[in-house]
Amino acid sequence: MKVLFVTSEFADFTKAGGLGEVAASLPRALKRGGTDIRILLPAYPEVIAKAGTISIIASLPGRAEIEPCFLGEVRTPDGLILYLVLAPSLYQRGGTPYGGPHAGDWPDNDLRFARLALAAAEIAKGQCAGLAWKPNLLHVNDWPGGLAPAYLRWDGASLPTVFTIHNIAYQGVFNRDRLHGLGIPEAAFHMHGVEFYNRLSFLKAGVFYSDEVTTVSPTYAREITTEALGWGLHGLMQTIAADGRLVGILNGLDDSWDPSSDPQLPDHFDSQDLSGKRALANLVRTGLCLKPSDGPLFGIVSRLVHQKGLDMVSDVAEAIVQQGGQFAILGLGDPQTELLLGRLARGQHDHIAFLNGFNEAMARRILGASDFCLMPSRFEPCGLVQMQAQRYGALPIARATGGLADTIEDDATGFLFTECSAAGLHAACQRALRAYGDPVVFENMRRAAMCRRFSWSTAAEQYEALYRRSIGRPVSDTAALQRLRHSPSSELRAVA
Ligand SMILES: Nc1ncnc2c1ncn2[C@@H]1O[C@H](COP(=O)(O)OP(=O)(O)O[C@H]2O[C@H](CO)[C@@H](O)[C@H](O)[C@H]2O)[C@@H](O)[C@H]1O
Repeated sequence: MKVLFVTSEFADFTKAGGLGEVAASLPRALKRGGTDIRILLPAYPEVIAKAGTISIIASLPGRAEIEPCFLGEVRTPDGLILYLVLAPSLYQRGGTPYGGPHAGDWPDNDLRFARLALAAAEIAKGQCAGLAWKPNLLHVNDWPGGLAPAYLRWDGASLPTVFTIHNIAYQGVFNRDRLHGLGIPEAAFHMHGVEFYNRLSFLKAGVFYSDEVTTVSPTYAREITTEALGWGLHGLMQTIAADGRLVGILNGLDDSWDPSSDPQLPDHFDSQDLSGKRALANLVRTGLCLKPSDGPLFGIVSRLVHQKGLDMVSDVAEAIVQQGGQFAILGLGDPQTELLLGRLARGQHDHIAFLNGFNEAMARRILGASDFCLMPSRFEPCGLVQMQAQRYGALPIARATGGLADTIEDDATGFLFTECSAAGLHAACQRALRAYGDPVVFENMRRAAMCRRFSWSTAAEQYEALYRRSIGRPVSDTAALQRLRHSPSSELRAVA
């Protein structure tokens, strides 16, 4: 099987959150299982800086306002092949993959990611001058790649496509006047196409024109069919689910998350010997200028966005500090949340530390040092931090939503709460504090959490089965073609 995996983040070189980690782990697990998988990624400056020698292997055609560009190839030290879209006018900028260092999203993100998607479609069609390799399936992740399955269909290609939703709240929605600039056929601006409330949606395009849609946990696969969590796309999700083409495949945890050998931890430990964890907790407390304490340490490692519910933490933190708790918070994101957490930490600087930024080693140390990890997410497609936390012996206190509900066993490896409010979080924290007060109960829970395994191999096997099913299906039976039968005739002619 030959698969092109399209992503806007890849943790070896650049990441803004969980997608980057999935893109670095899942293809490796699939490769170990025998899939010839290659990654397509924009050549941001940090990618060029870290990738080593890049060979220019092909040229990519443009379309409408999307300029032609070159395709580069690099290999990671463990042999993974990456194709890089070399378009300096679009990607050679500081900041995150999506925006400048201090501002919001780049205003030309439509063009930046249409360029990525078009590159994917051209490689998939096997019409990339200079590139001998051609995939037999396209696996696209999140809205930045969303136009890839659409360009393929509009160009009459029938290659199977899988689209994975990591977070349906981010949709890549742009003004309809961008239609022509992006080379989108007028007829596709339709309810059965790319149109979304009179604007154009990259995520909807990805979902609509793909054969299979996956998301990152079984519970989230159900939640996105509801009005409450479908972000306006619940109708389409219901249709796809009814067709049996929406599936939730739980993410895994990378093997590097092992507290007995993690090179980023100064002290090591395992479920049988926790002395290293206690030493690490003292070190982290000292490093963060927290007062020495025998009380529980609550860790938070998060993007600071509304989704993550950290405003609720600020409502309960004082009460927990009164009960002997301390907080170590690491994160970066919305200025309002950063301000809120900064104020909280300043008011209780002996007991609450807030590091406003992101650093992988610090994330691992905080989770390794903590007794609990707070994740009061309003919604959570899968969540990786609760898996990392369990492995490192920090019991998650989390909302029973999405992947959190699928990966935490309430009262066994963590504490789940349903009510989305500070009161709900407070009640779960009180349960956690009661468990902490009983060393036998607490140590048993901690051991159970550390012994859980979230394997990427299991996820890879499910993706592989899905790929096989898509590749084996007759062209006339593809989901995208069936959906197009209900769409404007010019589009149907294009694929017929
Ligand atoms: N500012 C930052 N910069 C870089 N890395 C940071 C960061 N803040 C946190 N991280 C790291 O990124 C990961 C966060 O992953 P999550 O899955 O918890 O959330 P995210 O919402 O980003 O991902 C979305 O995609 C993933 C992957 O499918 C889903 O698990 C999740 O539910 C969904 O919201 C953690 O490993 C964390 O250490």
